Amino acid sequence: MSDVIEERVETAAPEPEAAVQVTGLTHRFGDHVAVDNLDLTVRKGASFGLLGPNGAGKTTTLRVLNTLYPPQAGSVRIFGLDVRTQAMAVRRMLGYVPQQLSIEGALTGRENVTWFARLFDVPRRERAERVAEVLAIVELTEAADRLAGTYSGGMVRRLELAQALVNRPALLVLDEPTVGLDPVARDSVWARVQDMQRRYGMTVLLTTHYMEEADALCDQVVLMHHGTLRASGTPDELKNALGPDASLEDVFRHYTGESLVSPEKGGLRDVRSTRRTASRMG
Ligand SMILES: Nc1ncnc2c1ncn2[C@@H]1O[C@H](COP(=O)(O)OP(=O)(O)OP(=O)(O)O)[C@@H](O)[C@H]1O
Repeated sequence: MSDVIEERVETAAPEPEAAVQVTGLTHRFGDHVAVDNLDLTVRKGASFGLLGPNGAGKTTTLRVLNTLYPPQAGSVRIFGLDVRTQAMAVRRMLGYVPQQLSIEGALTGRENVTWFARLFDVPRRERAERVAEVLAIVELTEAADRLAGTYSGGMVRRLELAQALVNRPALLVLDEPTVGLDPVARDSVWARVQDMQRRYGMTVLLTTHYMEEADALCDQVVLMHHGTLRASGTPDELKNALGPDASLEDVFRHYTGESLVSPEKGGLRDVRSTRRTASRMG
């Protein structure tokens, strides 16, 4: 009898709500299909990596998720909220670090983050404290009152993280967060993201070209190519399916027939332009 009751209780428990649920998402630019009937589920608290070469459709997907593009076909839910009909509520749940640099070099670090706090309606009386809190998390307290135009590339990226975190998002979306950074700056950005994830249980969704980064930091990855999903699983599942010594780079080559060029070796148009912008920022 008690078994029956236990079974009933289990059956009655609601499915845990996903952080991101994408079903049949298609996005076209004119005749070009950038995202083609994509299905994705990101569970709450996951560190989820969206991998793919230039033009795979990663940024377009992120832009639909963060409500910049309305979905043309299919559905996208963020913590159960529909991006089409509940866009404002979705935006309040999200922190977004775009691929292009998004800071104002003529303002100080603190002013940049304060501007975001105002955009996201952080209550006026809490603003200064919240801005100071996120600047401390990204270790920019000492540099906070310097012009952001004097920051190094790594500091700029950390400042952008602070901007994205100031509204305490449940979902942090990062488009190539460490591209163009040297390994030390990259590690520092990642340490900050992991710290935030531990402290606040955030879900993190990122795109990256760094295979070792995806391997080390993502507990779930999907590979996209020409707008479609080619493979998904944990990094270990994907590697083990190919063989004992396979790397994530091998997995990528296997499913797409292409190689993910490491930014250090060149070949990524956007990386170079990001770097040029970063060097202009100082
Ligand atoms: N605004 C746009 N107008 C027309 N075509 C676009 C637009 N944005 C993206 N595309 C095209 O859609 C496809 C997917 O682009 P997307 O930027 O989503 O790829 P990605 O995987 O993020 O690549 P990258 O790493 O270069 O950012 C590409 O072929 C791209 O040229």
